[in-house]
Amino acid sequence: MSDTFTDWLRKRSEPDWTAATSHPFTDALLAGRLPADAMRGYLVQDYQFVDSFLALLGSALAKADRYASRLEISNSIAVVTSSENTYFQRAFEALEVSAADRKHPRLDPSTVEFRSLMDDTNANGSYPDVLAVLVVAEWSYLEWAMGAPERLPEDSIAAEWITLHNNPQFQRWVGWLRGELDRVGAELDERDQARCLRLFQHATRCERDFFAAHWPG
Ligand SMILES: Cc1ncc(C[n+]2csc(CCO)c2C)c(N)n1
Repeated sequence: MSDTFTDWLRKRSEPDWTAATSHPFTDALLAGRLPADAMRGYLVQDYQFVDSFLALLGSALAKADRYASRLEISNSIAVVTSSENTYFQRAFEALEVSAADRKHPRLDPSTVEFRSLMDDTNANGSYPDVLAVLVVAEWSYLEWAMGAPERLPEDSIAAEWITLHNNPQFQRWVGWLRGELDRVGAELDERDQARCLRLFQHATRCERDFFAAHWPG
């Protein structure tokens, strides 16, 4: 069977892709043995990531070439701003994150780099460019979360973070997103495909660095 555009992007992003989707951080999270300090630090930084991510979804919404695509993207925006947002608020309560760290934590270099990539792509990228960065952020999360054991961690903060990223609705969304990039990517000339690849590779490196920054091992 011939590879799709997103299969090609992923293969060309090794070894970072595999490092980002089977990281010691996610292995420990799935096994219920991630130290609370690591989870707290990670979620504090991730919350700062989510704002730029949401803006990037808005960029995809604006740049999409058809109404049906805008409907799919707006559905996903609703998820990020509802269930995902309430998760962070509950997790911050449970992990006793201070008001200052919820609002204006000192940003880790890995957060700064990922935000710059999303903000630059938002400002300057085409629809396929924006999709390339979104696909990495969503597909890589689906991939590690699909490795969940049957018995989830007893800690509800960990368990919920896993199910947010492997539930059937999320699987469907990632499938749609990949199919969308496969569709618009097939129309691109070689130069523009190479641009998507560079963004995909950069985003994959950012995912890997983000976990590494919060892994105490
Ligand atoms: C560093 C980092 N990369 C990707 C995600 C994944 N993610 C971001 S927002 C969202 C909801 C989209 O529907 C998902 C799955 C993350 N949380 N943190």
